Amino acid sequence: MTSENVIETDGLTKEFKGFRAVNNVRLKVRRGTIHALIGPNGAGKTTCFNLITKFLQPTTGRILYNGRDITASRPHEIARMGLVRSFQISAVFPHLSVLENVRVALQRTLGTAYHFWKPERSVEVLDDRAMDLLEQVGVQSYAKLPAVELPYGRKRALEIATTLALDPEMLLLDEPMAGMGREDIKRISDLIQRVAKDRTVLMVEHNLSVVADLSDRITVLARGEILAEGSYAEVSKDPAVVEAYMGTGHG
Ligand SMILES: Nc1ncnc2c1ncn2[C@@H]1O[C@H](COP(=O)(O)OP(=O)(O)OP(=O)(O)O)[C@@H](O)[C@H]1O
Repeated sequence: MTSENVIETDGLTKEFKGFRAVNNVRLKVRRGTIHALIGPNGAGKTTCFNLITKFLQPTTGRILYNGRDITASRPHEIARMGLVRSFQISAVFPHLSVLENVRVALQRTLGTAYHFWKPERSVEVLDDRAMDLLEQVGVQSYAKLPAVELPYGRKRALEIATTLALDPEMLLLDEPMAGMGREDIKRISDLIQRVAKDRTVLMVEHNLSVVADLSDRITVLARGEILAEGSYAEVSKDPAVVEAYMGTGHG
């Protein structure tokens, strides 16, 4: 393990009733990069992502985060260490306002001790910080709106704001562009690029043009194994990658 890598997996394997969905994966995610996990349908991307975010326990293998073995850790434990998954656990409270959603996320990071300290003034401080985060993701004009009324792309931006409230060192994004139109894709891409300036990002994403635009490094999985790794220009030229995508009619 070198400090160059935030995440390293070694021999990562997940079997479902004898079927190897992820097979002996040795993944390295370099600090400060946007790293994408791609591959044809059924390649094992989601399983791999769920292993790293600790939603699933590996059958064998190890996962290191900043050199620390997190193989047996729980999702909330790694979140506290700065490894935060967005879009699935950062559920938005639909009937709270956009601002309140971010305030709740900020309060969570402060713990209970905070409540004993000048409650009124601290709510203001929190609201200032929450507004900062809303501005960062471009939804400040929706601050008072119930989250449920946000347009879809803006809701995803809010989810990123609630994730940023936890001040993660590394963001794990599960298909950030799923279900989005072109305009939202552009907006969320810009946002990911901005928040990745001082963070590491690992994402599973099906939209290859987004992957090409955003990623510093790409790991291509096929049948549970790493098929290729490198920049988009490198992996997209790789004959094995082309064949794997063609074989599924995905390319
Ligand atoms: N809980 C499970 N039980 C049994 N098999 C599973 C389970 N989860 C995934 N699999 C199988 O493991 C393989 C990899 O699935 P996974 O969802 O990780 O692939 P993926 O690359 O994310 O695919 P997609 O692009 O279609 O989302 C598939 O064959 C899938 O059917």
